[in-house]
Amino acid sequence: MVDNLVVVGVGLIGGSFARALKKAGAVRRIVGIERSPAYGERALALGIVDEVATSFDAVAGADLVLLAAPVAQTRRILAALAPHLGPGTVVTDAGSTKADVVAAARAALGGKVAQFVPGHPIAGRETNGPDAAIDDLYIGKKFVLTPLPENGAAQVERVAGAWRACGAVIHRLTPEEHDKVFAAVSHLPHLLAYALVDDIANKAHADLLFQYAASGFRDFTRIAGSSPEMWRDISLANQGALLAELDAYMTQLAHLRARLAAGDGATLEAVYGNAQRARRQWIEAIEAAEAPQPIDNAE
Ligand SMILES: NC(=O)c1ccc[n+]([C@@H]2O[C@H](COP(=O)([O-])OP(=O)(O)OC[C@H]3O[C@@H](n4cnc5c(N)ncnc54)[C@H](O)[C@@H]3O)[C@@H](O)[C@H]2O)c1
Ligand SMILES: O=C(O)C(=O)C[C@]1(C(=O)O)C=C[C@@H](O)C=C1
Repeated sequence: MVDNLVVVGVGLIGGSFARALKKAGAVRRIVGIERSPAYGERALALGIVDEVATSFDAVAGADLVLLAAPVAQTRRILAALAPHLGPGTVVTDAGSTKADVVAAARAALGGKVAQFVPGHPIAGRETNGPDAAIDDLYIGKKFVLTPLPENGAAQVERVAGAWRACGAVIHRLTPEEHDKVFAAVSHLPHLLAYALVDDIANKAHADLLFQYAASGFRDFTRIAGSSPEMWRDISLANQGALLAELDAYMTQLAHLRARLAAGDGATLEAVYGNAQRARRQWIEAIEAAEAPQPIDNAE
């Protein structure tokens, strides 16, 4: 049970965390802190938060603080809240990158860094802001903890317990492992989707192309509807790992281009077949993992 929760950034991710905890009866009071006054008022009107605070005084006395703003905001938010951080408060985050967030926490919190437990919910969608927040976003989804050596077991458990109450299954990675994995399966796909839509939008006959684009294009590009600020921050924060994945992908594209130019149908079919098999196996595994589990989801 969280007594006093502060959510910094009450958009899709922070708002869904607040809604899920409220639905589970696992929180008593939620205070929101927002850069956008309109989003703060909206979160209050929607009942996502009980109060909107305009200063970080609200952090004093909180038992849990969730940072759910774009990752480039992490250092300035932590620096602003640090003077108000009492010893009983645990701060966590939902950022999509972890090595930069950990570095920002060390720089901003100094001797209080043990109170920061970094994490990342592996769930989301392409819509943003408080209106996008839903109470079942995290059910059956993974939450990756990347704890610091300084974190105490009780501090880590306070964060893990809150996410379990939202329905999430707890996993652990190091920040470096985390950033390499998500460069490949999240950050690269977003860059590719944005690149394709931008490329088509810039063509002279874009209107004609969009007129006939159908479900294949819609599925491939859904994530290009996501927040440009958030994805700018993620791309730059994970620049090294993202560049490595992009280079590997460009090698694959160059290979496929050469085989296509050569009219090598056998190789194209073999690559497509391998991808189809791998995707089917992944879908089966993910559906089994996300099915309602009768047993508890302890790490
Ligand atoms: N969208 C996803 O699918 C997804 C999934 C997992 C994690 N994340 C991570 O969660 C975080 C939030 O993403 P989101 O999808 O909820 O975005 P969002 O745009 O819906 O919400 C972010 C909120 O933070 C507010 N904000 C920005 N800077 C702030 C500041 N300095 N102080 C206070 N509030 C501030 C914005 O006004 C906005 O309401 C990001 O770090 C993102 O990387 C996103
Ligand atoms: O479903 C989506 O729209 C998402 O982009 C969710 C998604 C992902 O890439 O899978 C995006 C960013 C995250 O940090 C975690 C999840």
